[in-house]
Formats: sequence, C-alpha cells, structure tokens
Amino acid sequence: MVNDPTSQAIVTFDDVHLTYDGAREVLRGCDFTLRHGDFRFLTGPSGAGKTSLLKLIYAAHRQSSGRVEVFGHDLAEMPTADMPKLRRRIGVVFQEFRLLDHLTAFENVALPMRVLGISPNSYRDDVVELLSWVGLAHRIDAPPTVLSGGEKQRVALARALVSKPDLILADEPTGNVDPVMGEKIMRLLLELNRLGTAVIVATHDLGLVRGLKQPILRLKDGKTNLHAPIPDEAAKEPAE
Ligand SMILES: Nc1ncnc2c1ncn2[C@@H]1O[C@H](COP(=O)(O)OP(=O)(O)OP(=O)(O)O)[C@@H](O)[C@H]1O
Repeated sequence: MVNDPTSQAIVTFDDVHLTYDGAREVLRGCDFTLRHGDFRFLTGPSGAGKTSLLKLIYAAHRQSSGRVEVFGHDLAEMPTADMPKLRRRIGVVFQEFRLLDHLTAFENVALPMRVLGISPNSYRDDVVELLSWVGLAHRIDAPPTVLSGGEKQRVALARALVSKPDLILADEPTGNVDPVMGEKIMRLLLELNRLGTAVIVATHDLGLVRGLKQPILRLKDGKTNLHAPIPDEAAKEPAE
C-alpha cells in the first residue's frame, strides 16, 4: 500500500468544533476523512452548517477547536503565506459566485490561470470548451451584470474547474439552474471524480442525490455521519 494514491487523505476532520461570535456552536465534534477519488454529498437542514464546513476546508474560516487537515497540512499550523498555494488545488463554487463584474465570462473563467501567470495559449481552448459545456458558448463575452443567476452559477462552476483542481467544493451548485442543467452539472462533477478529483457537493436537493449512488455525509446537530447512497426508489433522507 506504500504510495497507493487511493489511500491518501485529502481532508481530515478530527473533533472539529465551530462557534460563531463566541455564542452559537454550529459544528460540535465533526469527524470524517475524504480520500483521493472520494465523492460525498453533504446534506443537512438549512442552517446545519454545510457552508461553514466547506469554508473550514478552504481556510476561509478557522475552527474553534479540533483539527482540520487538507492535503496533509494541519491548517491551524499553516502560515498564512502558504494558503494561496493550498487554495490553488481546490476548486470552489460558493453560493455567492464571486464573479468580477468588469470582466467577461471568458475572463472570469480564465482568471485563476491568469493569476498563476500561465500563458493564455495554454488555457484558451479549455476555457472555451468549459463554457460551451455549461451551455454558455453564446455568452462568452458577456459580463456577469447581464447574466441570469443560473448563468452566473455556471460561469462560477467553469472557473472552479479550469485549473483542474485536486479537490472540488461545490455549495448548492444546482441551486439556480433548471433540473436538466442540474443533472448535467452533477454528471460533470461525477465524471471529474471518476478521473480522480475528490468532490464534496453540499445540497438540499435530495431528488438529485437520489439515484446518483454516492455516499452522503449528513450534517445534523453539529455532527457528521456517513451514509450509504440513497437507492433510486427512496426519496427520503437517510435515517440516523
Ligand atoms: N460568518 C458568520 N457569522 C455568524 N454566524 C454565521 C456566519 N456564517 C454562518 N453563520 C450561522 O451559522 C449557521 C450555519 O450556517 P451555514 O450557512 O453554514 O448553514 P448551511 O447548512 O450551509 O445552510 P443553508 O443550507 O441554508 O445554506 C447559521 O445559523 C448561520 O446563521
């Protein structure tokens, strides 16, 4: 098993607690491991802490106690100067998109590559292909200000994928799109996962989760529990 990439932990949570403003404890002892090639749906009621958990992995928040390791690094020990390097390996699709209004859709998707100083010749085709794939070939020169919520969401998804990250964190990536596009986005994430990318998708949409046959990390009462995939015929959330 030495150097077996499938055994590599990408994310490890060890008794992780998170309290906002010293008052409400959102996470109350989360323990889980995400390994190379894993796909997990992260489910739980609104306000359960799904976005907060993803933000801890991305080092956008710091846990109150416990240990968060990403790519083998203890984030509490990691110098701030090393954070950009870690984040480059993570593709994020957060609910608030964070697109730049003065750039076109193409430029927004290309931005992570530009920031890395990569020559446009080596990513231009990938950006065009990704935008076509998410159904936005005709909007390539449009700024976010003229795009719908669903279109912005798809630009954000393309931007998260362009650098071919080792880990994708997607927060409700199908929240603003119609069911056909939602299914297409999920199939793309599954395909990337099959190619080796670890993926966590936070979602309320149990209709989408059902039938995709992926394990579920259920967040309830501040704790995570791993569940088997929901079978096609079942529409309910997994029982505790
Ligand atoms: N920066 C913050 N400061 C204070 N409280 C916060 C902050 N971010 C989130 N919260 C609170 O933490 C709780 C969990 O929020 P979070 O967004 O992580 O839940 P969620 O499961 O992603 O919810 P949803 O499914 O509605 O998006 C909520 O009660 C929220 O109000």
